Amino acid sequence: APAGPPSTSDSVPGSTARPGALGPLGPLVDLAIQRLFVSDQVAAAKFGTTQPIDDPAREQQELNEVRHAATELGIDPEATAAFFADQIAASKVVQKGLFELWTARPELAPVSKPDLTQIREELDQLTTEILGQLVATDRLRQQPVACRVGLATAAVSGAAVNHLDRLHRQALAVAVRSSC
Ligand SMILES: C=C(O[C@@H]1C=C(C(=O)O)C=C[C@H]1O)C(=O)O
Repeated sequence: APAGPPSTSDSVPGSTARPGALGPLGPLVDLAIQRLFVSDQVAAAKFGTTQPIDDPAREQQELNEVRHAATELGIDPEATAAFFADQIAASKVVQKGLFELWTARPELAPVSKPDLTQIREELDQLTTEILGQLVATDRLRQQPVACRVGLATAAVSGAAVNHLDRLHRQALAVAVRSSC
């Protein structure tokens, strides 16, 4: 076959895929980290508006949806809802941390406001992907020792490859606390 022009990613070894967290729980932890980055956008959308960080109605709607989806997918609905409750708690750690930072140092506050409706669609998309990983890792997550080792591996490597700062590392710890 004729060789096409080399693409940038082909010419740089190892750069064809985004680096991710390691091990069998890597994809799940990567999704939790992506959700934390979307939470930066949520904070930017809400900061300086009357929209509160806590939106209990939206949270309840999300938790009801994942409970229902879990039942359809054949995984435990309460454990699944608990996992997502932790994703929500982690998002609020990020939002509160960024609100404090931007209040103390307004020059660091975002200049443009993303659309919260669109960001929530991104969160809904991540929910679907996270549910898929909860299914894929369901058996492993019921083996306490293997799960803990896999989780530590994924969390440490994921925090490193994504260059998580202190705030996002704290939030990640909340996000993964009920994985096993
Ligand atoms: C992300 C938001 O902020 C909070 C966190 C939520 C979440 O992580 O899903 C949901 C509702 C809010 O309490 C939001 O308002 O959409």
